[in-house]
Amino acid sequence: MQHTVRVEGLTKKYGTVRAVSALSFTAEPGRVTGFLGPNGSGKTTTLAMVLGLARPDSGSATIGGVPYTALERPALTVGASLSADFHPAHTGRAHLDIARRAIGVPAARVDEIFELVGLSDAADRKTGGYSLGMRQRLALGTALLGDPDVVLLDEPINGLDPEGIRWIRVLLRHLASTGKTVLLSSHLLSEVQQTVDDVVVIRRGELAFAGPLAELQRGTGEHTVLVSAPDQPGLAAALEAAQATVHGQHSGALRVTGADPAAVGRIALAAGIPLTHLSVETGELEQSFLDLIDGTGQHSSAAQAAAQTQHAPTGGPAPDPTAAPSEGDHA
Ligand SMILES: Nc1ncnc2c1ncn2[C@@H]1O[C@H](COP(=O)(O)OP(=O)(O)OP(=O)(O)O)[C@@H](O)[C@H]1O
Repeated sequence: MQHTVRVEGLTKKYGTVRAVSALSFTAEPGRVTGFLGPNGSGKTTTLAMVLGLARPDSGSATIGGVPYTALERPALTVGASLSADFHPAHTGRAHLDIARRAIGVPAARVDEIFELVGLSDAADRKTGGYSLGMRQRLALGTALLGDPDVVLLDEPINGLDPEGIRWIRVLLRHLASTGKTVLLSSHLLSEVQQTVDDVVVIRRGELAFAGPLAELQRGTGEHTVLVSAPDQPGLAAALEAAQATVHGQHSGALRVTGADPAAVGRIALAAGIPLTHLSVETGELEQSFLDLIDGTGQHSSAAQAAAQTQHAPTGGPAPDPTAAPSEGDHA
């Protein structure tokens, strides 16, 4: 089943600290949503309220229209990881075995999960000897034990090496391609920008922006798309014929303005040119994000409207998430 995560007017104070303030956004099935904000901006508190672990002062958080605490089989509907801390004297296997008994999934699932998260060789080692990257993999595996429709992850990329980041990106994109709702928090846009479809940015507990990643770019003006193909001259000609402007190359990719990434993809498709790379130039997105979190961004007025936008599920096949998991971040 598909479930939208919906946060509406969520507010939570700790004493005089307003951790979360009138926050509204949705995370949609079939999409990876990045929940972004600096340290202390209220991300963990929000996820805790979605999971029924903290009680909002006002507002609501629902999963498929129902509060977490009212779900019939919560652990099989929502898989969550709020921390990568485990009892250091327990093996990874003992941890997963306890968790899978608690939620009532078969024992065979444990080895499947170790395989999925690339920890099969470390399954019988104590987690006290795991690197942070390995603990992140175990935390993700724990969240996926019940094959949930909704996956909520707090800073899952923190501590992963570049290979680990690539691996988790492929896995999360695969989960979304099967219709799951994936919501992950991060304090770094650069860490997740190649993984997410949508972004929700919060600043001091308040919504600063919600919408598709490409939308974040539009607020600061024209963006530059980086695109490459085996037939680079043919691609450049097709783009220019479609009134886009090609500004030479950067690291082997064409730099294109006058067309957003979707338009560039459509132009290439119409010209029968397969692409090997398509992205938005990093510096501009990062600046847009930094402007938002230091309060100088111009997106606030559009934020609520964007939060209401419904998005079509991402189409297209996903790469095999089990392919070549990294050993690089293992201890
Ligand atoms: N249990 C608590 N008691 C008191 N204050 C809290 C509690 N939990 C969070 N806060 C405060 O609420 C604010 C938001 O914290 P939260 O942990 O949700 O932010 P965050 O965006 O997840 O940050 P980080 O990435 O650093 O974990 C912070 O000012 C924090 O100090």
